[in-house]
Parts: sequence; structure tokens; C-alpha cells
Amino acid sequence: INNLRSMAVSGDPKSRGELRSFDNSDELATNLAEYIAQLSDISVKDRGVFTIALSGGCLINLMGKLCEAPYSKTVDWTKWYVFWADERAVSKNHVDSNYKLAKDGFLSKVPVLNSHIYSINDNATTEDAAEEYEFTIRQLVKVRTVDVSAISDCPKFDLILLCVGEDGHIASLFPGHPALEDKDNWVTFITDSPVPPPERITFTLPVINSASNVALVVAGEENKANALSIIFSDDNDDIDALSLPAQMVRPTDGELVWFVAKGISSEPDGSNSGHGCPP
Ligand SMILES: O=C1O[C@H](COP(=O)(O)O)[C@@H](O)[C@H](O)[C@H]1O
Repeated sequence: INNLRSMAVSGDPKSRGELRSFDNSDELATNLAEYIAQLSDISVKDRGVFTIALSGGCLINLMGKLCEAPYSKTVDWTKWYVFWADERAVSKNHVDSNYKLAKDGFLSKVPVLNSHIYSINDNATTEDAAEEYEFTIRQLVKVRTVDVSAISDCPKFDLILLCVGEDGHIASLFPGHPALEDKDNWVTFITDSPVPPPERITFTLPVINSASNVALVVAGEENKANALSIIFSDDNDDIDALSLPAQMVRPTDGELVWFVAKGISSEPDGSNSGHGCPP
């Protein structure tokens, strides 16, 4: 895994995306904040708004530097429209809620307008909440607050931020799950997540792959090194794509960037405690 940088170079960088690897999660967080701030500037200049979809996991901790100077002052927060790439079917004040994670750790610290925060309904069944969320996004696509992909007719978010799970899952798309093959919906639901809680709502791959920018963040657990080494191996043709959802992220008309903290390595010069998210 410590050879990741060279693996990416020797592979096909266009389809696998750009790999940014860092010595530790603090350096990753610094670079991630600058990357998000730059994309926000570009989108606000181009379209007058910035549409960003968050997920859970380590991501929110790693976005922390955006709440500090200079970004707290320089980012045009009032132009942000915030969505979730996935949510767990729990109430908004539950410890497992991706909304709560983002609200407590990020959104309560920056002046994003409340009316621009599109959380997922926690009072409906997962099926209804997924349908309702897709409907909301459709309305925003109609008025072009959310851009549209010329290729797929899907929403084209300015940025989708995803943490890669230990098993290679992204959003709530898990290895081998039929939701990975859903091409009909923008948002779907599952009731059998292998990682609790079982019920979840998630963007589908067509939506993720229609974004202008997708960032895949890998930090926090050394077991993630396994998934990464497979994805960046030149010799992974035999691997069933469905077994490693992160590998299925290939924006059709957008940019993919991997943010990897070397701290997840199991090698001696990059080892970490392996206990969950970095502080
Ligand atoms: O369950 C989830 O897991 C992934 C990855 O989380 P991590 O704790 O392994 O970093 C997360 O991105 C997703 O949004 C979430 O619902």
C-alpha cells in the first residue's frame, strides 16, 4: 500500500482518478479543505451556487479546517446547497445520523443558510424518504440550482464527497448489493445493510458518476488498505466490480480525486493506531 503513488502512475490515471496521498490525516485535511474551497469558488463563479453532497464516516472530521481561517471568511457560504449522498434511517438526533454528524461537526460552525440544507426526512419509511429526496432533487434540477448531466439526465452535483468503508463501500452502496446495479433511480433505499443500522437511503451510482467532481476519502482504519491496494493494482481484472463499490466510481464527465492518508497503511513507516476516524 505504501507503493500506491507509483501504482496510480503506472495504471490508467484517467479512469482511476487522481491520487493524492498524505503522510497523515492532518495533511489530508489541509489539502481537502483547499480542494473544496477551490471547487466552491469555481462553481459560484460559473453558476452562482455550489451544490455539495456529504456522506458520513471520517469525512466530517476531515472537513474541519473549512470552519477555520481563511476559509471561514473567504468561502461564499450563502451560495452552498448541501445534500447527503447517504443517510441512515434513524432520527436526526441519533448518534448514527449522518445529518447529526455533519450538523454538529461542520454545518453549525459555518454560515450555510438553513434553507439550503437538504436533509433526508427521518419521519417517513425509508422507501418514502428515498422517493421524497429524489423528488426534491428533481425540483432543484428543474430550476437548475442543481445542474444536469448532458449525458445521463441525472443531477450533476458540483461535488460529491464519499468516505470509503473498510469493505470498499461508498455512501450506502455495499459489496454485492443489488442497489449497486440500480440504474432507474437517483436515490434508493436498502433494508439490509451489512453494517448497522440496516435501513439506509443512498444516491445510486448513476448519480455519483454524473457529478462534476467526486472525492473519495480513505483515512482512519488500516484495514482499508486492503481495498485500496486492489483498486490501484494493475492486476485486478479478475475482481468482480460489484465486490468493491469504490472501484465503480468512475465519473463519466467529471473529475475523480482520491484523498488517502498514509496513516492507514499497515506498513511500519505509515502505521497508525487503526482505531476509527482520526481526531
Ligand atoms: O456507513 C457509512 O460508511 C461510510 C464509510 O465510513 P467509515 O466510518 O468507514 O469512514 C460512509 O462514507 C457512509 O456515508 C456511511 O453511511
